[in-house]
Amino acid sequence: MHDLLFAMYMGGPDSIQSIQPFLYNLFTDRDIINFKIGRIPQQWLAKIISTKRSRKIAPEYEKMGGGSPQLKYMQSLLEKTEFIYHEKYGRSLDTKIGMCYYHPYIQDTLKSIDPEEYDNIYVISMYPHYSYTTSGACFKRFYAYMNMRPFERFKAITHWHLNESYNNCLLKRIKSAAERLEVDINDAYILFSAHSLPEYTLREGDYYARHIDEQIKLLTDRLSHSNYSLAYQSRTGPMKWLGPETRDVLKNLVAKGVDNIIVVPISFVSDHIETLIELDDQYIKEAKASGASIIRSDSLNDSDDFAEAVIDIILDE
Ligand SMILES: C=CC1=C(C)c2cc3[nH]c(cc4nc(cc5[nH]c(cc1n2)c(C)c5CCC(=O)O)C(CCC(=O)O)=C4C)c(C)c3C=C
Ligand SMILES: [Fe+2]
Repeated sequence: MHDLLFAMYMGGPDSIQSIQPFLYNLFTDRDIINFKIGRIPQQWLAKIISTKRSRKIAPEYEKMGGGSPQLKYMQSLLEKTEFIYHEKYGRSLDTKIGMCYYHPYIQDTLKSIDPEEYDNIYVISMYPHYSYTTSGACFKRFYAYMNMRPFERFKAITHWHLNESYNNCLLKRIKSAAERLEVDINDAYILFSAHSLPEYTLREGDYYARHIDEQIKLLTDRLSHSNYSLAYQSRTGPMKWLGPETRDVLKNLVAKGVDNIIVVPISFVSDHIETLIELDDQYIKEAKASGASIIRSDSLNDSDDFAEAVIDIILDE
């Protein structure tokens, strides 16, 4: 009567000193970003970029308390998931975390797991949409480990953007943002903001943009809402990325006189630099300076309803 949930994600720096090694790991991974210059030159470039960028973004991580809140949210969410799973099904659930670019690394956590201890093993990426740059990079590490020490059986959950319980959590946050704006949801403009990807990933057939579109259709159908658009944030570097950019779209909306805007971060489940700093502290603050009412819908973080949704996601057939 003992199950395991192994949850994978990006990972984030846990101190100011760890920003550079985190960024180095990220920029050397040719799945998340491929500079198309060969492996060794990419490592060399990653050293330069990570050193320069870590200095630039250190003040932003300082503002968040000196590190990323990502791991803490994930730990707290999964503790709740263990509790609810036991309450609901009378089975115990162990949860373990493995990250791509910072501790605890996927390979290290996997070493600590004895698959024989478990009846059911669920392996999930905490990115709701599938992209080979994100969930793909997590599962690549998982399967690389499996080649050496295979688990006999496990269930892989690679994407879950259309899961009903998860989308109910988002709908609740969007409606409560409208309440905070003190407008009817039908009178609000919804700007979905997704993390951008380099355009070449689309040409290579990546699913991400399609998954984002599918989820936005589901959410706006459920809200019977037609006053919305999608923009992309967090591009890094000079290559072509998916657009339009969230910052520009917000500015243009406000310039056109659109008011009561709800910004919905669609590709993240918890708060971190992209929501707390880039959206709240930069783009929304800038756009609000003109007097428009703009609000961000809350992230799911370690909320009880999201912990319930995680169980629904792993048990979904
Ligand atoms: C360089 C290429 C990057 C791609 C492609 C990319 C895709 C991508 N990322 C997320 C989610 C997160 N990204 C986060 C931080 C972050 N991402 C990149 C680069 C790429 N991301 C960098 C360099 C950084 C560090 C911050 C910065 O320098 O701007 C995070 C937060 C990490 C943390 O601090 O907790 C998340 C989460 C998605 C969903 C995605 C594409 C689907
Ligand atoms: Fe990112």
